[in-house]
Amino acid sequence: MSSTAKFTNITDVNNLNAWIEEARYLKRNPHIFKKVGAGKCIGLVFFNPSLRTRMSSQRAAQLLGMDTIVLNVGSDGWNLEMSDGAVMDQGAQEHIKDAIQVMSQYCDLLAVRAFADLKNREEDYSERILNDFIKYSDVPVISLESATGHPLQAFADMITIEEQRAEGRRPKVVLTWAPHPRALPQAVANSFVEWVKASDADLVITNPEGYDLAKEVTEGVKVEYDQDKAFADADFIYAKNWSSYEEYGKILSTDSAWQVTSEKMALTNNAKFMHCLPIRRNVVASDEVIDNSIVIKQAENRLFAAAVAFKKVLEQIEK
Ligand SMILES: NCCC[C@H](NC(=O)CCC(=O)O)C(=O)O
Ligand SMILES: NC(=O)OP(=O)(O)O
Repeated sequence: MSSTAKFTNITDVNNLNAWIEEARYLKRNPHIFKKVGAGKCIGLVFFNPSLRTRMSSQRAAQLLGMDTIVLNVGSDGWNLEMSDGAVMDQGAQEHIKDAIQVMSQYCDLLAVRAFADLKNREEDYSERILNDFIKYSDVPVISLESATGHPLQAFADMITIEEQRAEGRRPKVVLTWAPHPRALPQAVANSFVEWVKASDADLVITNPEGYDLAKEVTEGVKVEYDQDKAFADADFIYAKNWSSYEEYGKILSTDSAWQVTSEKMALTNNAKFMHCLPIRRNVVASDEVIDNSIVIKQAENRLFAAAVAFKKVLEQIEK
């Protein structure tokens, strides 16, 4: 029987401020929730590479007293067939619906990373793999970054902004597109926009024309095509590359004028620079910007974001 508890989207967060406060409380008292997950196990399933998500999720589980099992699908498991009704006489030895049901027998939570493949917009935005997990898992599902969202990253980013904002000033947060040599998903940018919208901040998105994110995501948010104008008076600059949503998966620009440099940062209100990492130095942002940024604090907060997200889901199954 599939579970209704999950953490895959901002809609799974009932009170963002309370979640942020709980994460900050855990940061001050890292061993306080040791009993919450005692005797439980989380399965971490990776279809794509990861450093932060992998390590912070395992450590977060330990902080809750939970055991972890990690599966790297590409290198450790059988090749998975994704299509329903397929005649499996080719390379794939196991169907994803069997694999998910089986994995969920061994765990109390099942977490999955499955990026967009950027070939077909409808397919990526239908979240096939994540929704298969939700459908076939007997236990609650957690997103470790899916085709269209990265909620654990966005939660860590909200904690970081709350810690770093000036007292008594509603922060101006700017999400800026930045150049990159490869086509990347919109997932991080989508979630960042959704979570900032749910928080107490002003948001401006700046990107070259042709790079607008999905309308459902950006609804109500100002999009400024002049990066210099967008940076004026900003308190936080959040850089991310994404490939085009409109001309889906395409690289329309690699214009280095969009790289975040110290000259660009000088246009802001002494803004703090943020990025989810990994970052291509001197492509997305200059060494100087990155070395004077809060990106390591963001990465640190991935731990507390993950622990609180796992705890909230565990609490729902106990009800
Ligand atoms: N989990 C954080 C970001 C993951 C991914 N970045 C990347 O694939 C970078 C790869 C590169 O730099 O070639 C993304 O943009 O969604
Ligand atoms: N930011 C982030 O999710 O990093 P990894 O891809 O290394 O997990």
